[in-house]
Amino acid sequence: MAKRGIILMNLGSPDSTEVKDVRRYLNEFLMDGKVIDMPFLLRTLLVRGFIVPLRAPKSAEAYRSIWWPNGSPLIVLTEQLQQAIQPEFDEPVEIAMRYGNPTPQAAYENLLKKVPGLEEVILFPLYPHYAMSSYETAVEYMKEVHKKHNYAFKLTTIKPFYNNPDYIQALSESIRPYVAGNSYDKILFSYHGIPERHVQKTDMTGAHCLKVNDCCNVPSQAHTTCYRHQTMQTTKLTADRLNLPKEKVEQTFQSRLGRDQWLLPYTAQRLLELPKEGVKKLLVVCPAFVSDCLETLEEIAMQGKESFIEAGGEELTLIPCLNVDPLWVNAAVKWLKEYAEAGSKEMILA
Ligand SMILES: C=CC1=C(C)c2cc3[nH]c(cc4nc(cc5[nH]c(cc1n2)c(C)c5CCC(=O)O)C(CCC(=O)O)=C4C)c(C)c3C=C
Ligand SMILES: [Fe+2]
Repeated sequence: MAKRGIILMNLGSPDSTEVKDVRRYLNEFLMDGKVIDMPFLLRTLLVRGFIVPLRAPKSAEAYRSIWWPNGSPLIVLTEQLQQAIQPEFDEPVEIAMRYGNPTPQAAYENLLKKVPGLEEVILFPLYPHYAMSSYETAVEYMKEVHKKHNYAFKLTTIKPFYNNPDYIQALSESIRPYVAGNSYDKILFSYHGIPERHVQKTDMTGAHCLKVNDCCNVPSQAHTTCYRHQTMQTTKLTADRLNLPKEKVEQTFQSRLGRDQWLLPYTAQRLLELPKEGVKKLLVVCPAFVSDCLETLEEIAMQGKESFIEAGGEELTLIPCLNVDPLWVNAAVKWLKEYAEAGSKEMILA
């Protein structure tokens, strides 16, 4: 049996809610060329000169409103996932964050200490969908660190799982109690947004995404890396499994930064419009995240709720992310075991 280790990878959070820590985190995050995709000098000027100085104090305040006694919800929930998965494996399970701590290098080094003669690391990016600014940067960064340190072990990666039946089942069952009884007017599937430009950049055909009419519903190889297609599939498969009435389901994109055209429709805009369309009781689920974080707990459950109520809505209920939901933990364990036992190429990205 190969000597293996597992790394669960998430986005990361600042070390604390102090402005200096938030500033450091935002600088690392937004200086990533797969997030702000501009030439280095222009990016440095914009990020270090404008965006971060303006954003860090506001962002720190937002983090203070959701911070838990034991730290950032995103980190704590990723640690809890690790603790739920570890008992199912002889192999050690570590966590790594793309930005901030614990770093990828620390995760690799921990595995090397725990497994003498380490032969393989299975990387599990905790993103259901492929985006240049989430899944791709996580995987590429892990490869970069692996190469830089000349590690002898092999690195294999779990693919995005946006349409995997185990994931769809876990997501659907987490939503089911909220839709049972039919006492809601609408359910919003709100995904983290990305610039439209990013969708076109990751289109390997160069001719499909946002170019072909109704592109996400026209079969294409481009869909293996298309965030918009993958999020639409998650919504469709989940809504179908739950038998949700079509008129009660809507998909939106949240967390826009800057003035570029991002994927439409914007969650913030729809939260203001929906009450005028008669939607008073709203459910919001955020399937782009497997762990609750600033974007769910603050942007939706606090800011979003306030806008919706001010616009005439009565009730906004945030459906929690999968976090350590038993069906989700079982799915993650099943995939990792399938790979570890059978070396199933189905599950991995070569
Ligand atoms: C689905 C995963 C994510 C994608 C895609 C993504 C793209 C993306 N994000 C920003 C800018 C920011 N995002 C921030 C927070 C944040 N983003 C994700 C996930 C994705 N981002 C998560 C899970 C979080 C929360 C982290 C936490 O600690 O809880 C932030 C920081 C907070 C703030 O100041 O608003 C920024 C900035 C861009 C520009 C982008 C795509 C280009
Ligand atoms: Fe983000």
